[in-house]
Amino acid sequence: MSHAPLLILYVDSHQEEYVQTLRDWVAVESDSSDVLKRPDCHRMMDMTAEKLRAMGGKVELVDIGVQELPNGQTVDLPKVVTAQFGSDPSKQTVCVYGHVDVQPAKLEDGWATDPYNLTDIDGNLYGRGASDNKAPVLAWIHTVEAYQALKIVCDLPVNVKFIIEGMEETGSNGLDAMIMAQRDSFLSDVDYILISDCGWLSRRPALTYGTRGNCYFFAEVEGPKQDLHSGVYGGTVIEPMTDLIGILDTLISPSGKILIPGIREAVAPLSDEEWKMYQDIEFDIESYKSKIGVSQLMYNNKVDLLAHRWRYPTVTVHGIEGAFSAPGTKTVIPAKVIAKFSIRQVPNMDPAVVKKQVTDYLNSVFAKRKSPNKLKVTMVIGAKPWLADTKHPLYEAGKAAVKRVFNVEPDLIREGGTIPIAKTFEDVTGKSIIMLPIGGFDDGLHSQNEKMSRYNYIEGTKLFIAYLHEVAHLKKN
Ligand SMILES: CC(C)C[C@H](NC(=O)CN)C(=O)O
Repeated sequence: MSHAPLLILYVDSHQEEYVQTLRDWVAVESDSSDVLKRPDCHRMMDMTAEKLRAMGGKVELVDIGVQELPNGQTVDLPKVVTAQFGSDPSKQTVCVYGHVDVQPAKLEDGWATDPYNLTDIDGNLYGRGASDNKAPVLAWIHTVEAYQALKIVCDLPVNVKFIIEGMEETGSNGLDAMIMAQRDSFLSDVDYILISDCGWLSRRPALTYGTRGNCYFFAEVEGPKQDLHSGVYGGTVIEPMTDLIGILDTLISPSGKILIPGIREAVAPLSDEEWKMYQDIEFDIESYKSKIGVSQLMYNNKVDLLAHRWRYPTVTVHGIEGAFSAPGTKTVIPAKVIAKFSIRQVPNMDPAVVKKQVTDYLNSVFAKRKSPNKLKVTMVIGAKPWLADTKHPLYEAGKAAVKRVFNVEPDLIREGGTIPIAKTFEDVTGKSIIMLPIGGFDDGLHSQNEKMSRYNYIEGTKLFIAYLHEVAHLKKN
């Protein structure tokens, strides 16, 4: 890659501009889970399209329909941005997928800085969505910009397409249908799919070859027709919250064993090869504990810990809507409470089967309580897990690019989180995916004080530049 020094110089000399663009993007509160923020999500998609258009891309904002809300109303889904740079049939064509919506964030959640004002502290860029997934999307865009700027000496080595969405954080609503609809058009000439929506395991760069899926449930228990005074009515009514907590407590044991019949039986067994891979990864349990501020974990050895983070299912209770949660001491009996919990599922689990297993189980547990209250269980996200073959040439290209930029061998890792569209991409197009993370291990995704380090943002852009060069040299199918 004889033009590498020029490209590196270009990236280094444009880093202030890159940070400013990230600041502009983080300033948009594109929280896809809050319908009141939907105008911001639409604006975010327009800004993304505008950026790609200004670079001369062939850009479309694809209408993917509406979202049905629990109250029966509908709201427009953010349009999906597609873009294309280059259409040379002699070159490989890659499709970069990413998202520009974010998880909710409020200063009062415990952020040290305004989550929507990107703040640089000691080389870390704090802001909601900085790492998940705005900076990685921008790093891919800067990659194309850098090649365009140096076109006279080094043309874009592959054709690059983008699919950028605005509903990933709520399960990629509407995207499956769009991918299917575009299979024989926009996606027809795509050779490989590249995703950078995850992070490293440590300070060592990584290539990701698996993600868990996510089955997200609402369990609603409804009792009296309105909230009640617990002094006046407590002891006489069967409380919805007590019922709800009771059934939630039957999902998983204190030691992390999932108690829903059929779930554990479906999980693909850990192979010797996998065990060996996990064993060979450098991972410090003590620094993991101190990073998240806990004194004890579910498992004390590296292999069990990594396996339960990446390739075994888990249940998490996220919250209870309708519960009293403000500061203070309101003595209320909530009339209706809705628990939100999800199951991160793995090969060979199937979301449709999980839905039935969970619904049947909770209904049977609830029936035993002989409560007059009503239970309603719904699955609102059913995203599948994804697993790649690390022997695929895409991973060899990834190793070469990491070596070139960081001068180390990457970790080969799985991700405990979910990229809902990954499996669909693969199933619909028949093309292979690589996940090429640039997020740091301590970026605080979905949490307070999310950040992207300047180092990862800038060196990550260089990694993508090197990666496209490597992909260009793969044998064309
Ligand atoms: C289905 C989930 C909401 C998807 C979400 N994805 C990511 O965070 C990836 N950036 C997750 O919680 O895993």
